[in-house]
Amino acid sequence: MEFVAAPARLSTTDARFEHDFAQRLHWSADTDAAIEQRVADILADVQKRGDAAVLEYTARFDGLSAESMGALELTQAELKAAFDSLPVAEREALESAARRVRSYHEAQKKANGESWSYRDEDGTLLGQKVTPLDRVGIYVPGGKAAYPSSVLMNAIPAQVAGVGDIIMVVPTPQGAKNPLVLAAAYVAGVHRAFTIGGAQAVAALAYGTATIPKVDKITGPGNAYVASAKKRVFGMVGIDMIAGPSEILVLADGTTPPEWVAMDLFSQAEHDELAQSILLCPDAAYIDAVQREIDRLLPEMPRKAIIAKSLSDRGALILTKDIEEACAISNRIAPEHLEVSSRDPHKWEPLLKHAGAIFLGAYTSESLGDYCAGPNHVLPTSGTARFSSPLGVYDFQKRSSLIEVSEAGAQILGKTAAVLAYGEGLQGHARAAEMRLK
Ligand SMILES: NC(=O)c1ccc[n+]([C@@H]2O[C@H](COP(=O)([O-])OP(=O)(O)OC[C@H]3O[C@@H](n4cnc5c(N)ncnc54)[C@H](O)[C@@H]3O)[C@@H](O)[C@H]2O)c1
Ligand SMILES: N[C@H](CO)Cc1c[nH]c[nH+]1
Ligand SMILES: [Zn+2]
Repeated sequence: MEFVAAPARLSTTDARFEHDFAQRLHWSADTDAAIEQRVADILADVQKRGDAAVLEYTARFDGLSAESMGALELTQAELKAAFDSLPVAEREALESAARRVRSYHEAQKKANGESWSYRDEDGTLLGQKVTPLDRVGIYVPGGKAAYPSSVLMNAIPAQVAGVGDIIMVVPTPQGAKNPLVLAAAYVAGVHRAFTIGGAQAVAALAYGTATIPKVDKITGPGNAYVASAKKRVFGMVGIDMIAGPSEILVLADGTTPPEWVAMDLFSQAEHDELAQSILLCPDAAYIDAVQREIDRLLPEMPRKAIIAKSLSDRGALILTKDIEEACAISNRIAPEHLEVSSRDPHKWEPLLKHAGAIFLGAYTSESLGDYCAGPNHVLPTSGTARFSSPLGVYDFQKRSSLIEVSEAGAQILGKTAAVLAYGEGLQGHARAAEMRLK
């Protein structure tokens, strides 16, 4: 079967640009509503029937039947055995990636993940106490591909933060366990792991079942079902962000070999038919060259069916007036990954405000960030990079304010508080402050 990848060709000088651009960014309302309804039903069912419902959905959606939830738990011995069984090259790659991800997150913790305090002149102490979460659920996707890298990206920052209990869920279609995923769980120090996925796994972690412990927060990426389920359980548990189908935006000045850019667009399109790959460039001839490379390279891609659908349904090659305009459009999209494929990336970087991760220069392929550069690959999608950040140590911590008022401090603060409390009509507050005045 022949596949065709035909991303939309748009130009900002075209009168229809705003309309066509909005169409590309928009999710199909029908797809959205169908997913939302199905997810709502699954969540309600798991809340009501617990393990029995999770077992049923796991059989239906992942083709994995089991007698009991206990049978879907991976033991620590199994995780270690998977690690021991890996070929040396895979073991070393896993350990090397884990080391880099750990170093990055340790630096992040040092920079903004420690408790702090200061004292006023009268001895009053003010500060913030940072504590790790007790128990988190990490979602590792596994429907259309296996993601050992996502095990590292979730579990390592949780470990660095000091989370007591890390529960991993990972769908395992047809029960085929991926040894790299199991080995990554061993390397990253996951405490318990279950081979379940989708909305049913998110529900099990959020509500708790007889077998799956209820967690305080759920992190990790996933498809549209997972993203919708996380959104719906927020409030019952914490969530990190909306990390849905992958996205890449390449902002090119036309100096990078076009086949590099074509393959970078493929790299995110191959995740999911709903993934989105966009090129912004002021050079029409270069855009033509990238399309030629897309046509040339597609037939050799094992996941060409997914790539072709993703690029044709959601992809775009956009001609801009200049790079400044490309930066402005990129800010409107707020992509998960933004590659600045230019000879002069530092000239443009100050103009870029909204993106999950920014990759500077032609040698920084997004895929290096996916696996081993060090920063987290769990990133906000669908424009949520306007207000969300990459997964980090801070997602596995919380903060409590610390206040210790000295006797001298109480004399000053007590008067201020009492005036404001009387102003609010709250006598109890005012008098509690006044009783401490000399
Ligand atoms: N944003 C990020 O940081 C990031 C990182 C890695 C991966 N991703 C994305 O994660 C996603 C992984 O998707 P995936 O599908 O491979 O794995 P997944 O684990 O997210 O989803 C698989 C699960 O989806 C559920 N599902 C599938 N079809 C369903 C249906 N018709 N009805 C109900 N439930 C259904 C099943 O329960 C199945 O277990 C991709 O979209 C990828 O782009 C994002
Ligand atoms: N690009 C994904 C985040 O959108 C992460 C990933 C894992 N493996 C390959 N890619
Ligand atoms: Zn990727």
